[in-house]
Amino acid sequence: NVLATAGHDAVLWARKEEVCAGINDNHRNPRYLTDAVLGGNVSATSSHERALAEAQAVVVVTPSSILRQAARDIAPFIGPDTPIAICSKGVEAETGFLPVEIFEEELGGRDRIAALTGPNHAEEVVKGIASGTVIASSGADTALFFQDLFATETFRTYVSDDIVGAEVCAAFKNVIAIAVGAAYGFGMGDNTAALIMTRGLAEMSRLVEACGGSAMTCLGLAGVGDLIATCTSEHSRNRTFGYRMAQGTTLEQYKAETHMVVEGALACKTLGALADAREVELPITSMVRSVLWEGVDPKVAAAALFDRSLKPEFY
Ligand SMILES: NC(=O)C1=CN([C@@H]2O[C@H](COP(=O)(O)OP(=O)(O)OC[C@H]3O[C@@H](n4cnc5c(N)ncnc54)[C@H](O)[C@@H]3O)[C@@H](O)[C@H]2O)C=CC1
Ligand SMILES: O=C(CO)COP(=O)(O)O
Repeated sequence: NVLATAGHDAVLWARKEEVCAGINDNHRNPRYLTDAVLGGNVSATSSHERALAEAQAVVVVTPSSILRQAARDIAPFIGPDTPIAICSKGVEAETGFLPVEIFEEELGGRDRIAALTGPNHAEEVVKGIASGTVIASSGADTALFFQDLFATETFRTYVSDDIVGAEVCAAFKNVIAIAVGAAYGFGMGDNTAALIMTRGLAEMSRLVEACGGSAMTCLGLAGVGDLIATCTSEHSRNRTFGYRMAQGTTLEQYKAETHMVVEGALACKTLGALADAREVELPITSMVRSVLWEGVDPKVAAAALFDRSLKPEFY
């Protein structure tokens, strides 16, 4: 819808005919953000071939767990230079690949691939509430192309050449939002939230640098910007899940109830694996992983963070 607002024809590929019919006939998605009226220049089809027939660019917005399948699905229908923007936030479980690495491996041409990421809750963006985003690519022309393509009066786009940093930040902030939500769910306070967010940012920047990105990216919209939005917003699924988890809701129960992704639940494992391979310490991420996947009691895990040896803030 942002692209449509910017004056472009946007063709959505959707799995369900019901969704396509709702968008084509009523300009509404009957399953997600159902109150939003989409622009007349948004249409939908369940055929990749039809969706991509005249595509001058591709925007990928699937959950991160199915990015490789998405790349394979579009491969037969796009050219070798078609620009691709990926909005998904996560790391592939089997390989530890970032989204850009998955698409590069499947489709080739790293410089035509961009990551679009930032504090962009869909609930607000679709209403035209002022938001900013980062479009990161190793290809300067690609970043500039998408910067122009997405810019509207209320959606401000910035470019970056640090796609690795942007994608690590995007996956990371979801894990920290689960921890912040859980802290509030256990009755902790705003001091606790600020502590987790700030030390989470330190973890994020250590991993970004170890992966070859720039720590400065963590101070931009992809990093601290999205960290603030996700850790503080009522719209965040990750934060809300953390809160509910503290009150006894399981991941399966939450997903069944909302039919939505909780990217941080997977990212606490995938980022942990990336960090282990690079000998980077991620205490908060490890705590979230141990609670979600190893059955550790959250209060015991939180107490263990305070038991760690005392150290300088920056080292
Ligand atoms: N919702 C938001 O505000 C934002 C989400 N993102 C990222 O975008 C990605 C997608 O998130 P949402 O749309 O919010 O998730 P969602 O959970 O709201 O929707 C997921 C969509 O993927 C579809 N889907 C699920 N499995 C599929 C499969 N096997 N094949 C094809 N489609 C499948 C579902 O039908 C649904 O339309 C995530 O990586 C998320 O982190 C990024 C920025 C903002
Ligand atoms: O990435 C997002 C906002 O920028 C959405 O966050 P959640 O997946 O936690 O809702």
